Amino acid sequence: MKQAKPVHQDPSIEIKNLHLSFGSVEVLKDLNLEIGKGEFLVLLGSSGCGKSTLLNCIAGLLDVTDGQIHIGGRNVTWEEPSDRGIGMVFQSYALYPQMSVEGNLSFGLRNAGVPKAEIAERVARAAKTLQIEPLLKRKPAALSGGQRQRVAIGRALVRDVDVFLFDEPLSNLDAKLRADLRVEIKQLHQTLDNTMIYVTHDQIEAMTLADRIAIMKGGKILQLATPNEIYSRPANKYVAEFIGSPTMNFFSGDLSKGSFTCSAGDFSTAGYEFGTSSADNGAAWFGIRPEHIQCGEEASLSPIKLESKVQLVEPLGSDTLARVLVGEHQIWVRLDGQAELRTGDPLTIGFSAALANIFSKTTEERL
Ligand SMILES: Nc1ncnc2c1ncn2[C@@H]1O[C@H](COP(=O)(O)OP(=O)(O)OP(=O)(O)O)[C@@H](O)[C@H]1O
Repeated sequence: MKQAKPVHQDPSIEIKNLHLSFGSVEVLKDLNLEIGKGEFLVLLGSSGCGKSTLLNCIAGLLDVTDGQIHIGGRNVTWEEPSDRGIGMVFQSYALYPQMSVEGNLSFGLRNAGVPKAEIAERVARAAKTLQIEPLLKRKPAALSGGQRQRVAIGRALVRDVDVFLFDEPLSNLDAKLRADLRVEIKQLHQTLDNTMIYVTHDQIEAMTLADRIAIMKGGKILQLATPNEIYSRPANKYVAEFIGSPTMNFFSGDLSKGSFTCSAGDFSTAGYEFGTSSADNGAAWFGIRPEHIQCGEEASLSPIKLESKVQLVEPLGSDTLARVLVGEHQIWVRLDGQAELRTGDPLTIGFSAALANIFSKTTEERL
C-alpha cells in the first residue's frame, strides 16, 4: 500500500492490527490507520468493503476480533461507546419521534447528569451553529429530511467531543440538499476543528470534504492519501477506476524498457518515470483521464496523437463528454460545452505521457 504522510503529526485515533470477523467471514483484515488531530478522514469504497464495520469498531458498537483502537492516546478497545469521547451521526437520523428538537438535542446530556444551565447553553450553541434555532420546539415529523439530519448532527455536537463519526449522513437526501449540507459539514469542520471520520460511497463527497481519503476494498485499505494524490497518482487500477467520472481511460498493451506499445501505436513515454525496474516490463495498462486528452486542432501539438471516430456525445452544458473509438479502444474525452460534435465524426485526439499512469496487468499496481 502506498501511503501519504499523515497531515497532522499528533494522532487523534490509532488503529493497530485490527481484525473483525462475523463468524467465519473475515471483514476487516489486519487494518492499520492513524488519524491526525483535527483531520477530516473519509472512508470510501464500494458497498460491502467494510467501511461501516470499521466505523462501528471505532465507535465501540462492534467488538473487535483482534487488534487495538486508541483515541486521544487512550486504549479504548474494550470501552463502552459512551466513554470513548465520540459523537456519531447515522444515515437514518435515529431521532426520538415523540420528543421536540430541543428534547432530542438535550436527551443524552440529561441522562449523563449535565447541569441544566450547561445543557441550555450547549443546545443553544449547537442550534445556532446549525441554524436550527427556529425549529427547537418542533417534533421530527414536522421537519424536512435535511432539517432532521441537521438535528442529528446537532445531537453529536452538543456532546462536546473531540471526534465525530459520520456514517453516510447525506445518502437519504436529494441531490440539491446533499450538496448544501455537504458544504455545511465542511464549514462545521473548519469552525470546530474536531477530528472527523466520514463514511461514504460518494466520490464527490470524499473529494470535497477529505483532508485524506482511505480507499477500501475487501476489508483492506488500498490507498490512504490526499484527494489530489489519489486522483493524480492512484496506487493501483482499482483506485484509478473508482475515482473520476467518466472514469480513467485505459489502453491495453506492453511496457518494455520504459516504452509503452499498444494496438493504437507506440506511445512515447521516454523521459517519464514509468517502469524503471526491468521487473516492470510486460503486459500493462496505460491510463489517461478524459480531461487530459486534447481534441481536434488542440491535439496537433500533443506528443501522442491518434485518429478516432465519435461514437456517443453527451452535452452537459458546462462541458461536453464524448466517447470515441481508437481502433479497439473506447476512450472518453471532455470537450468545451460549446463543442459541436456528431456521432460518426472523425476526431484527432492527443495527450502526453506526462499526465498518464501505467499499471501492471499482473499486479494492477501503478508502475
Ligand atoms: N452482522 C453481520 N453479520 C454478518 N456479516 C455482516 C454483518 N454486518 C456486516 N456484514 C458483512 O460485512 C461486510 C462489510 O459490511 P459493511 O456494512 O461494513 O460494508 P460497507 O462498506 O459499509 O457497505 P455499504 O456501503 O453497503 O454500507 C459485508 O460483506 C457485510 O455483508
